[in-house]
Amino acid sequence: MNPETAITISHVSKVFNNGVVALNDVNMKVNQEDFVSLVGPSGCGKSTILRIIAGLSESSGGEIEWADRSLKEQIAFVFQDPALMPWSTVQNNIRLPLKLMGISKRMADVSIAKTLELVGLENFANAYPRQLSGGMKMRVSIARAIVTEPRVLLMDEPFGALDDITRTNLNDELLSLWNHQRQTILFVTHNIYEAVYLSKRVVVMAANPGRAIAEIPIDEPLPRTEAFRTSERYLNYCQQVYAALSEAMDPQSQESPRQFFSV
Ligand SMILES: Nc1ncnc2c1ncn2[C@@H]1O[C@H](COP(=O)(O)OP(=O)(O)OP(=O)(O)O)[C@@H](O)[C@H]1O
Repeated sequence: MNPETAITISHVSKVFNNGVVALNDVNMKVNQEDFVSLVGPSGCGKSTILRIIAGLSESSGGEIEWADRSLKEQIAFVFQDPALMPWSTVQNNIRLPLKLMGISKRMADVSIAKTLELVGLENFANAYPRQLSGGMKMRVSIARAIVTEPRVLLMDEPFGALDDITRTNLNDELLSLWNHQRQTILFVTHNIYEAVYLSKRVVVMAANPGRAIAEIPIDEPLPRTEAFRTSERYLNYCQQVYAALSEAMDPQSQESPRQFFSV
Protein backbone atom coordinates (compact mmCIF):
# COMPACT_ATOMS: atom_id res chain seq x y z
CA MET A 1 0.00 0.00 0.00
CA ASN A 2 1.25 3.48 -0.87
CA PRO A 3 2.46 5.12 2.39
CA GLU A 4 0.16 8.06 1.75
CA THR A 5 -2.90 5.80 1.66
CA ALA A 6 -4.88 5.40 4.89
CA ILE A 7 -7.84 3.28 3.74
CA THR A 8 -8.37 1.33 0.53
CA ILE A 9 -11.94 0.29 -0.21
CA SER A 10 -11.99 -2.39 -2.90
CA HIS A 11 -15.07 -3.88 -4.58
CA VAL A 12 -17.23 -3.43 -1.46
CA SER A 13 -20.83 -4.53 -1.70
CA LYS A 14 -23.70 -4.68 0.76
CA VAL A 15 -26.93 -6.60 0.37
CA PHE A 16 -29.32 -6.27 3.30
CA ASN A 17 -31.43 -9.21 4.52
CA ASN A 18 -34.48 -7.76 2.78
CA GLY A 19 -32.65 -8.03 -0.57
CA VAL A 20 -31.84 -4.31 -0.95
CA VAL A 21 -28.51 -3.94 -2.74
CA ALA A 22 -27.24 -0.89 -0.89
CA LEU A 23 -23.74 -0.99 -2.37
CA ASN A 24 -22.28 -2.66 -5.42
CA ASP A 25 -18.57 -2.68 -6.21
CA VAL A 26 -17.56 0.48 -4.36
CA ASN A 27 -13.90 1.41 -4.85
CA MET A 28 -12.24 4.34 -3.14
CA LYS A 29 -8.92 5.39 -1.69
CA VAL A 30 -8.60 7.68 1.28
CA ASN A 31 -5.21 9.19 2.01
CA GLN A 32 -3.65 10.10 5.34
CA GLU A 33 -4.88 13.56 6.37
CA ASP A 34 -7.40 13.47 3.53
CA PHE A 35 -10.71 15.26 3.62
CA VAL A 36 -13.14 13.39 1.37
CA SER A 37 -16.83 14.22 1.07
CA LEU A 38 -19.40 11.74 -0.16
CA VAL A 39 -22.43 13.21 -1.90
CA GLY A 40 -25.26 11.47 -3.71
CA PRO A 41 -29.01 11.00 -3.85
CA SER A 42 -30.89 9.67 -0.86
CA GLY A 43 -30.46 5.92 -0.57
CA CYS A 44 -27.21 5.65 -2.56
CA GLY A 45 -25.46 4.07 0.42
CA LYS A 46 -23.44 6.96 1.88
CA SER A 47 -24.26 6.03 5.47
CA THR A 48 -23.87 2.33 4.72
CA ILE A 49 -20.31 2.68 3.44
CA LEU A 50 -19.40 4.89 6.41
CA ARG A 51 -20.84 2.31 8.83
CA ILE A 52 -18.93 -0.50 7.10
CA ILE A 53 -15.67 1.47 7.32
CA ALA A 54 -16.38 2.11 11.02
CA GLY A 55 -17.00 -1.60 11.59
CA LEU A 56 -20.60 -0.90 12.67
CA SER A 57 -21.92 -3.01 9.79
CA GLU A 58 -20.45 -5.89 7.82
CA SER A 59 -19.98 -5.77 4.08
CA SER A 60 -21.35 -8.58 1.92
CA GLY A 61 -18.23 -8.64 -0.21
CA GLY A 62 -15.04 -6.80 -1.07
CA GLU A 63 -12.28 -5.60 1.16
CA ILE A 64 -11.30 -2.66 3.34
CA GLU A 65 -7.58 -2.38 3.85
CA TRP A 66 -6.05 -0.13 6.50
CA ALA A 67 -2.57 1.40 6.43
CA ASP A 68 -1.99 -0.12 9.88
CA ARG A 69 -3.99 -1.89 12.56
CA SER A 70 -3.79 1.02 14.98
CA LEU A 71 -5.44 3.31 12.44
CA LYS A 72 -8.48 1.02 12.37
CA GLU A 73 -8.70 1.29 16.13
CA GLN A 74 -8.50 5.09 16.22
CA ILE A 75 -11.78 5.98 14.54
CA ALA A 76 -14.47 8.33 15.79
CA PHE A 77 -17.97 8.76 14.36
CA VAL A 78 -20.09 11.93 14.36
CA PHE A 79 -23.81 11.58 13.53
CA GLN A 80 -26.36 14.22 12.49
CA ASP A 81 -28.04 13.88 15.88
CA PRO A 82 -25.59 15.03 18.57
CA ALA A 83 -27.20 12.45 20.94
CA LEU A 84 -25.91 14.08 24.12
CA MET A 85 -26.81 12.78 27.58
CA PRO A 86 -29.30 15.42 28.80
CA TRP A 87 -28.58 14.71 32.46
CA SER A 88 -24.83 15.33 32.08
CA THR A 89 -22.89 18.56 31.78
CA VAL A 90 -20.95 19.38 28.63
CA GLN A 91 -17.68 18.23 30.16
CA ASN A 92 -19.16 14.96 31.37
CA ASN A 93 -20.63 14.25 27.94
CA ILE A 94 -17.15 14.71 26.50
CA ARG A 95 -15.67 12.58 29.28
CA LEU A 96 -17.60 9.46 28.24
CA PRO A 97 -15.19 8.03 25.62
CA LEU A 98 -12.21 8.70 27.91
CA LYS A 99 -13.98 6.85 30.73
CA LEU A 100 -14.68 3.92 28.42
CA MET A 101 -10.97 3.85 27.57
CA GLY A 102 -10.08 3.77 31.27
CA ILE A 103 -8.20 7.11 31.24
CA SER A 104 -7.59 8.52 34.71
CA LYS A 105 -9.74 11.47 35.83
CA ARG A 106 -6.72 13.76 36.08
CA MET A 107 -5.60 13.05 32.51
CA ALA A 108 -9.19 13.17 31.25
CA ASP A 109 -9.65 16.64 32.79
CA VAL A 110 -6.63 17.90 30.85
CA SER A 111 -7.88 16.44 27.55
CA ILE A 112 -11.40 17.79 28.13
CA ALA A 113 -10.17 21.31 28.89
CA LYS A 114 -7.97 21.30 25.78
CA THR A 115 -10.78 19.99 23.56
CA LEU A 116 -13.35 22.46 24.93
CA GLU A 117 -10.99 25.25 24.01
CA LEU A 118 -10.50 23.82 20.52
CA VAL A 119 -14.26 23.87 19.86
CA GLY A 120 -14.75 27.24 21.56
CA LEU A 121 -16.81 25.94 24.48
CA GLU A 122 -14.40 26.57 27.35
CA ASN A 123 -17.01 28.73 29.09
CA PHE A 124 -19.70 26.05 28.86
CA ALA A 125 -18.02 23.12 30.59
CA ASN A 126 -20.69 23.00 33.27
CA ALA A 127 -23.68 23.81 31.07
CA TYR A 128 -26.34 21.17 30.31
CA PRO A 129 -27.35 20.29 26.73
CA ARG A 130 -30.75 22.00 27.17
CA GLN A 131 -28.92 25.30 27.69
CA LEU A 132 -27.12 25.06 24.32
CA SER A 133 -28.08 26.05 20.75
CA GLY A 134 -28.12 23.43 17.97
CA GLY A 135 -24.69 24.55 16.77
CA MET A 136 -23.23 24.35 20.27
CA LYS A 137 -24.66 20.85 20.77
CA MET A 138 -22.95 19.81 17.54
CA ARG A 139 -19.68 21.31 18.82
CA VAL A 140 -20.04 19.15 21.93
CA SER A 141 -20.68 16.12 19.75
CA ILE A 142 -17.53 16.88 17.74
CA ALA A 143 -15.58 17.49 20.95
CA ARG A 144 -16.70 14.08 22.27
CA ALA A 145 -15.47 12.52 19.01
CA ILE A 146 -12.06 14.22 18.95
CA VAL A 147 -11.22 14.16 22.67
CA THR A 148 -9.51 10.79 22.21
CA GLU A 149 -7.49 12.27 19.33
CA PRO A 150 -8.70 9.78 16.70
CA ARG A 151 -6.75 9.52 13.47
CA VAL A 152 -9.88 8.93 11.39
CA LEU A 153 -13.07 10.95 11.72
CA LEU A 154 -16.22 9.63 10.02
CA MET A 155 -18.95 12.27 9.86
CA ASP A 156 -22.48 11.42 8.70
CA GLU A 157 -24.27 14.66 7.77
CA PRO A 158 -23.17 16.34 10.99
CA PHE A 159 -24.47 19.78 10.00
CA GLY A 160 -27.58 18.66 8.09
CA ALA A 161 -30.03 19.92 10.70
CA LEU A 162 -28.43 23.34 11.23
CA ASP A 163 -29.28 26.71 9.69
CA ASP A 164 -27.01 28.03 6.94
CA ILE A 165 -25.08 30.58 9.03
CA THR A 166 -24.37 28.08 11.81
CA ARG A 167 -23.38 25.48 9.21
CA THR A 168 -21.01 27.94 7.52
CA ASN A 169 -19.39 28.82 10.86
CA LEU A 170 -19.03 25.16 11.79
CA ASN A 171 -17.50 24.41 8.37
CA ASP A 172 -14.75 26.92 9.14
CA GLU A 173 -14.32 25.55 12.67
CA LEU A 174 -14.06 22.00 11.34
CA LEU A 175 -11.35 23.03 8.88
CA SER A 176 -9.48 24.81 11.63
CA LEU A 177 -9.73 21.64 13.78
CA TRP A 178 -8.50 19.55 10.87
CA ASN A 179 -5.61 21.97 10.40
CA HIS A 180 -4.71 21.51 14.05
CA GLN A 181 -5.13 17.72 14.38
CA ARG A 182 -4.86 16.52 10.75
CA GLN A 183 -7.25 13.62 11.07
CA THR A 184 -8.28 11.69 7.98
CA ILE A 185 -11.89 12.80 7.47
CA LEU A 186 -14.71 11.14 5.53
CA PHE A 187 -17.70 13.44 5.47
CA VAL A 188 -21.22 12.68 4.21
CA THR A 189 -23.37 15.62 3.10
CA HIS A 190 -26.25 16.50 0.80
CA ASN A 191 -24.89 19.99 0.40
CA ILE A 192 -22.71 20.53 -2.69
CA TYR A 193 -21.39 23.91 -1.44
CA GLU A 194 -20.35 22.43 1.87
CA ALA A 195 -18.68 19.46 0.17
CA VAL A 196 -16.64 21.68 -2.14
CA TYR A 197 -15.70 24.14 0.59
CA LEU A 198 -14.44 21.46 2.97
CA SER A 199 -12.91 18.75 0.86
CA LYS A 200 -9.77 17.82 -0.95
CA ARG A 201 -11.92 15.47 -3.03
CA VAL A 202 -15.65 15.04 -3.54
CA VAL A 203 -16.85 11.52 -4.36
CA VAL A 204 -20.24 11.38 -6.06
CA MET A 205 -22.34 8.26 -5.55
CA ALA A 206 -25.35 6.97 -7.50
CA ALA A 207 -28.17 4.75 -6.21
CA ASN A 208 -29.75 1.43 -7.21
CA PRO A 209 -27.27 0.00 -6.64
CA GLY A 210 -25.14 2.33 -4.56
CA ARG A 211 -21.80 3.00 -6.22
CA ALA A 212 -19.21 5.72 -6.69
CA ILE A 213 -19.51 7.29 -10.13
CA ALA A 214 -17.15 10.26 -10.04
CA GLU A 215 -14.42 11.89 -8.05
CA ILE A 216 -13.82 15.63 -8.25
CA PRO A 217 -10.53 16.91 -6.81
CA ILE A 218 -10.74 20.36 -5.22
CA ASP A 219 -7.23 21.62 -5.86
CA GLU A 220 -7.17 24.52 -3.43
CA PRO A 221 -5.13 24.95 -0.27
CA LEU A 222 -6.69 23.96 3.06
CA PRO A 223 -8.01 25.42 5.29
CA ARG A 224 -10.19 27.45 2.97
CA THR A 225 -11.03 31.12 3.29
CA GLU A 226 -13.94 33.43 2.59
CA ALA A 227 -12.08 34.55 -0.56
CA PHE A 228 -12.37 30.98 -1.91
CA ARG A 229 -16.08 30.80 -1.01
CA THR A 230 -16.79 33.89 -3.12
CA SER A 231 -14.48 32.99 -6.02
CA GLU A 232 -15.39 31.90 -9.52
CA ARG A 233 -13.26 28.79 -9.01
CA TYR A 234 -15.49 27.75 -6.12
CA LEU A 235 -18.58 28.05 -8.32
CA ASN A 236 -16.87 26.06 -11.06
CA TYR A 237 -16.13 23.21 -8.65
CA CYS A 238 -19.76 23.31 -7.43
CA GLN A 239 -20.94 23.09 -11.03
CA GLN A 240 -18.73 20.07 -11.66
CA VAL A 241 -20.17 18.29 -8.63
CA TYR A 242 -23.68 19.31 -9.65
CA ALA A 243 -23.16 17.88 -13.14
CA ALA A 244 -21.91 14.57 -11.71
CA LEU A 245 -24.85 14.49 -9.28
CA SER A 246 -27.31 15.08 -12.13
CA GLU A 247 -25.80 12.06 -13.82
CA ALA A 248 -26.11 10.12 -10.57
CA MET A 249 -29.82 11.01 -10.39
CA ASP A 250 -30.39 9.77 -13.94
CA PRO A 251 -32.02 6.33 -13.63
CA GLN A 252 -30.47 5.30 -16.97
CA SER A 253 -26.98 5.90 -15.56
CA GLN A 254 -25.63 2.42 -14.88
CA GLU A 255 -22.22 2.92 -16.39
CA SER A 256 -18.96 2.49 -14.53
CA PRO A 257 -17.18 5.46 -12.94
CA ARG A 258 -16.08 8.23 -15.32
CA GLN A 259 -12.97 9.21 -13.48
CA PHE A 260 -12.04 6.10 -11.62
CA PHE A 261 -9.98 5.72 -8.48
CA SER A 262 -6.68 3.98 -8.88
CA VAL A 263 -7.42 0.87 -6.81
N1 LIG B 1 -30.80 -1.95 8.03
C1 LIG B 1 -31.25 -1.89 6.78
N2 LIG B 1 -32.05 -2.88 6.28
C2 LIG B 1 -32.49 -2.84 5.01
N3 LIG B 1 -32.20 -1.85 4.13
C3 LIG B 1 -31.43 -0.85 4.57
C4 LIG B 1 -30.93 -0.81 5.91
N4 LIG B 1 -30.18 0.32 6.05
C5 LIG B 1 -30.23 0.95 4.86
N5 LIG B 1 -30.97 0.25 3.97
C6 LIG B 1 -31.22 0.60 2.57
O1 LIG B 1 -29.94 0.70 1.94
C7 LIG B 1 -29.94 1.77 1.00
C8 LIG B 1 -28.81 2.72 1.36
O2 LIG B 1 -29.12 3.37 2.60
P1 LIG B 1 -28.20 4.50 3.23
O3 LIG B 1 -28.85 4.96 4.48
O4 LIG B 1 -26.81 4.03 3.31
O5 LIG B 1 -28.30 5.64 2.12
P2 LIG B 1 -27.86 7.17 2.20
O6 LIG B 1 -27.22 7.49 0.90
O7 LIG B 1 -27.06 7.40 3.43
O8 LIG B 1 -29.28 7.89 2.32
P3 LIG B 1 -29.67 9.31 2.94
O9 LIG B 1 -28.95 10.33 2.13
O10 LIG B 1 -31.14 9.39 2.76
O11 LIG B 1 -29.24 9.31 4.38
C9 LIG B 1 -31.33 2.40 1.05
O12 LIG B 1 -32.08 1.83 0.02
C10 LIG B 1 -31.85 1.98 2.40
O13 LIG B 1 -33.26 1.90 2.39
